[in-house]
Amino acid sequence: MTASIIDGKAFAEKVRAGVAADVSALKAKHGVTPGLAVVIVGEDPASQVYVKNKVKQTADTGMNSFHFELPADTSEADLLARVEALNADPAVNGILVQLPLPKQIDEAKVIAAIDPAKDVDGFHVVNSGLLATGGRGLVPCTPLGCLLMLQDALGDLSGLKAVVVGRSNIVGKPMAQLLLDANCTVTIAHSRTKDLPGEVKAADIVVAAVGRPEMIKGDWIKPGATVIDVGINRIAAPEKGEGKTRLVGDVAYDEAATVAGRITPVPGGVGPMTIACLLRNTVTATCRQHRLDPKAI
Ligand SMILES: Nc1nc2c(c(=O)[nH]1)N[C@@H](CN(C=O)c1ccc(C(=O)N[C@@H](CCC(=O)O)C(=O)O)cc1)CN2
Ligand SMILES: [Mg+2]
Repeated sequence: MTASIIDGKAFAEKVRAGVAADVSALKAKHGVTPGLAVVIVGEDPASQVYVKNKVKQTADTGMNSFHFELPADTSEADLLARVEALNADPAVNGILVQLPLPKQIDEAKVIAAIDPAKDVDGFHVVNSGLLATGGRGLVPCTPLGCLLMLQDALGDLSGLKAVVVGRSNIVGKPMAQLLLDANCTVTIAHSRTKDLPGEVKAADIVVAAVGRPEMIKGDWIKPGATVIDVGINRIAAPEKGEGKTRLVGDVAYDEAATVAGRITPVPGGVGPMTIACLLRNTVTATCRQHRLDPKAI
């Protein structure tokens, strides 16, 4: 079997086109322009690329894009003051603080300071609590992107067995919750799971979010399963020349693609959907702040 490729780049383009149409309707019918503020602290090169893409795509969909670049030695108090100012600014409907933050800053404190109604990352405990209890909050972008790709590829997910490998607060746990809400039978596996290959082998849907390069092997995958690879790992690529690197996921792609029914590539799978869902969440947050139904703009 050769798996068909789930093209996250093409799907993200469709999501962004939908966002742009909603933004245009919000402006024309309601005089509302959504605004997203993105804050980056320090100069981590990967974070700078992600933030640049977020800022550009926000503007490209017709929203107001506010970009704050703070020095690496910014104090926690200064960052919290910036967040408070954005919470109070009516032109800002969504706030995102790029992670990771420098060591002197407590990420949990910063996330807790964001107004949950503007928390377009969906990381605030109010939003994770709402997700866990079936309420209407803002959902973390990476798991939301994975769910949209799964529903697009498979339709109704009811009754399917899903394994989520990884238990982080920002991917693994919310992903498991979304799959449960979609009526899957869900297992959360992790580094201490006794028979990880066996757990993966039982699943119709595998979501890999462990952060370990190519850890999930092809012979762990059930034939025909759908594999969503959240991992983005840069590894040495001596075959490309000295000092060169390449990106790989958490799944051994070449092996898995001979067994799976469908698979996301790295790059070009989950990553682009993360940013598209951030834009979607910003429209959702804006609508709710203006008491508009996002489904009927
Ligand atoms: N506040 C947040 N911080 C972080 C998040 C987040 O959702 N909110 N997620 C990641 C980083 N991230 C977005 O911020 C992100 C990572 C990767 C991609 C992406 O499109 N990756 C490309 C490959 C990029 C490359 O060549 O290096 C792909 O997979 O095709 C988008 C967004 C951590 N921080
Ligand atoms: Mg820190």
